[in-house]
Amino acid sequence: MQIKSRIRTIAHYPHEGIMFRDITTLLKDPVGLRATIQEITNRYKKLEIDKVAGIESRGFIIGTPVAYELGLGFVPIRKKGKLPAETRGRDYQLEYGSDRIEIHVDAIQKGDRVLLVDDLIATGGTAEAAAALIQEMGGEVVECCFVIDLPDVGGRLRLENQGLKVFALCDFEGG
Ligand SMILES: O=P(O)(O)OC[C@H]1O[C@H](OP(=O)(O)OP(=O)(O)O)[C@H](O)[C@@H]1O
Ligand SMILES: Nc1ncnc2[nH]cnc12
Repeated sequence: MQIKSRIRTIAHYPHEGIMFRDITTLLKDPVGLRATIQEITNRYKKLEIDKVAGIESRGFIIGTPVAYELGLGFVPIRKKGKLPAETRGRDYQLEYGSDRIEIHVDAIQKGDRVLLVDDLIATGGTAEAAAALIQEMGGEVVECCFVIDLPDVGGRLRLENQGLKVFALCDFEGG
């Protein structure tokens, strides 16, 4: 409850019918922020991981301190047109809209064991695209880690059906 109770829900944002799970209330709370990073770090510190990859933008907020605590480097997976060097990209559908994410081609080495981090999984489209990019570059996605799972939207199942492991600190029923 240290974590879930600190997440705020905004109804009908950014569109009618969406229950927006807002982590800013978790992040601004020192107990909540520390618990979030520590719970994730504790889960992965004994696993052999080479890199942490985070998805723009909320995945950067969670992924970077996790990488720091694990003593690892951080790889940003960014929205289109933001990375300066040579990239590889994928289009994907969101719960509301569509987008494209990109990664630097030199960010992942063949055989790298990568922890993929984001704040939330809804449809799983974003994480699926990010995991596919890592795998295309020869990386192994050890697990996809989220603060929030929205199980009714189906993203966890979608990733698991592709053989990916999924972990979330908390979930919210009803999307
Ligand atoms: O499971 P999905 O249906 O793909 O949705 C989850 C994604 O949507 C949100 O990001 P958003 O694209 O809104 O960007 P932001 O982090 O910059 O707000 C969230 O942070 C995840 O990355
Ligand atoms: N319901 C939701 N709340 C917060 N971020 C999201 N990203 C996709 N769906 C979301």
